[in-house]
Amino acid sequence: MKPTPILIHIVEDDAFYCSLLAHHLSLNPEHHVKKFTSARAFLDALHEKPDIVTLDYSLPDGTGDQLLSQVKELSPDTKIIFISGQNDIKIAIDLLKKGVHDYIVKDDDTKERLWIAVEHLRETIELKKELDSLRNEVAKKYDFQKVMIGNSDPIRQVFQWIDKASKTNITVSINGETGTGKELVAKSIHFNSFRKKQPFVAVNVAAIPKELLESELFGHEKGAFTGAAGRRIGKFEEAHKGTLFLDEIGEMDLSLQAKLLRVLQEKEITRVGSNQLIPIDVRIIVATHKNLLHEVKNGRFREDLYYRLLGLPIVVPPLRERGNDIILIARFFIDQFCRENSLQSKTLTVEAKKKLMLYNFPGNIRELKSIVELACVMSDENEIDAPHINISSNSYIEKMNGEDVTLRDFTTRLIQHYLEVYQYDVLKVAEKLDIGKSTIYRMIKNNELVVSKYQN
Ligand SMILES: Nc1ncnc2c1ncn2[C@@H]1O[C@H](COP(=O)(O)OP(=O)(O)OP(=O)(O)O)[C@@H](O)[C@H]1O
Repeated sequence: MKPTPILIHIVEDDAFYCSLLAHHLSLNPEHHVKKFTSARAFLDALHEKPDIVTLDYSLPDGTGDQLLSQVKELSPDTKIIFISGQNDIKIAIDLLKKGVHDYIVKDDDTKERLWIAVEHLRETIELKKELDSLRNEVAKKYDFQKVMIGNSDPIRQVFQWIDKASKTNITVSINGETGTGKELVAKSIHFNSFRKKQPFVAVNVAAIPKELLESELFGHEKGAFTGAAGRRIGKFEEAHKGTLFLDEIGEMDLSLQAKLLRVLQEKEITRVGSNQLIPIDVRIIVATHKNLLHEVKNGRFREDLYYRLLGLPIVVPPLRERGNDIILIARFFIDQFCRENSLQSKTLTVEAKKKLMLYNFPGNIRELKSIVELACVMSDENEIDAPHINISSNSYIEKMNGEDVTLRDFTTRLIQHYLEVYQYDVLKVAEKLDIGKSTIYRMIKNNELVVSKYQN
C-alpha cells in the first residue's frame, strides 16, 4: 500500500532547534512539515488539522496543558507528542493519561526517538484513514432500497419508517416474524443515520446464556467472576457513538431488564466487578418476534422498559403479505447465487412462480432464500421449474394432499392452518379468508378448532 502523506506541525520557540527537528522529519518525503515558534502562530494554523503535532512543553506564550486542551478541542484527531527540557516523570505520566501519545525529553537522542514515535503514529493514522474510507464505502453502498428488495405497499411503508428513523436518534423497536428482515431494517437505519461511520453492533439476546449476558453487554474487570481472566469491553462500549442492535429483546430476564433500563436512563454503564461509571453515547434499536405488550401483561417484561424502548415502532410484514415481492426477492437470490457460484443465470417458469406464490413461508425471507438456492442446484437447465422448488411444509394444507377429505374438513383445516400462521389472531384470519370472525369463534366454542394457544 502506498504510504499516505501526513502533515506535521512542529511547535518550538528555539528557532534553531525547531529547524533541526523539521529538517530531520522532512527526510521522509511523505512528511509534510511546518514550523511554528510560538503558541499563537500554531493555534492560528490549527484549522489545517495536522495529523501530528510536536509541542514544546514550555512555550513563552502558552503552557503545555493549555495547548493540549486547545488541540483536543479544535482538532481531536491530531496526535500529540510533547518534547520537553524537563525529565519529570510525573508530568509525563499526567500528559499520557490526558491522551498525549508520547513524551520525549530533549537530549542527544531526541531526533531518533522523535523519528520512531512519528513512524509508529503514521501506522495508526494510515490504518484509521483506511478504516474511515472503508466505512465511507459501506455507508455509500448501503442504499437500503437496493439491499431490501420489495415494491409492495407494506414494504414501502417500512422504507418510510426507516427513512424517518434515520434522521433522528430515536430508539426504534422492530417487530416481525422470524426471517422477515428485522436485522436488515436495523442496519438500514444505522447506515443511513449520522452514526453511519461508527460501529453497528448486534447482540442476539436469545443466543447468549443468561448468566453471561450482563458481562457481554457491559463488559467486566479482571477477576469479576470465575473465568474472567482479564478486562473485557462490553457491547455498549464497543458501540460507543454508533448503534447497538438488541435482537430478541423479549428473551431478556427481568433482573437484567432493570439494569438495562438504568443504563438507558443514565447513559452510563459500569463494567461487572467495577464501580466506575463510563459514559456512553449509543443509539438503541431492539427487535422481537413476540408481542411485547402481551409479555408486559404476563409479567415477563417490565412495563417501564417497554415504554422506554418503544420509541418508533416498525412492524416488518411477513413475506406472505408482500404479494409479488416473493418473486422479486426470489429473482434477487437466484441472481446472487448464480453469480457467486459462476452459474449461468436462471429464470423461473410460470409454474414455479405459482408454486412460490401459493406457499405461505413460515420462515419468511430466510426460507425463501434456501428454497431458491436449492432450486438453482437442482435445475440442470437455465430454467427453474415447479419440481425444483422443494417445499417441505408441515401445514395442514400440505398434509391434505391426496387425502380424501370433505369440504367441511377442508374448511376446518384451512382455518386451523391460518390460525397458526397468524398466531391465533382471529381478526386477521377472518380477513385473510374472507369469512366472518363469528364463524371462527363459533368453531372454537364447538371445539372444532384446536385453541390451546388461543390468546385473544
Ligand atoms: N427485503 C429483503 N430483500 C432481500 N433480502 C432480504 C430482505 N429482507 C431480509 N433479507 C435477507 O433475509 C435474511 C434474514 O433477514 P434478517 O436476518 O434481517 O431477518 P430477522 O427478522 O432479523 O431474522 P430473525 O428473526 O431470525 O432474527 C438475511 O439474509 C437478509 O439479508
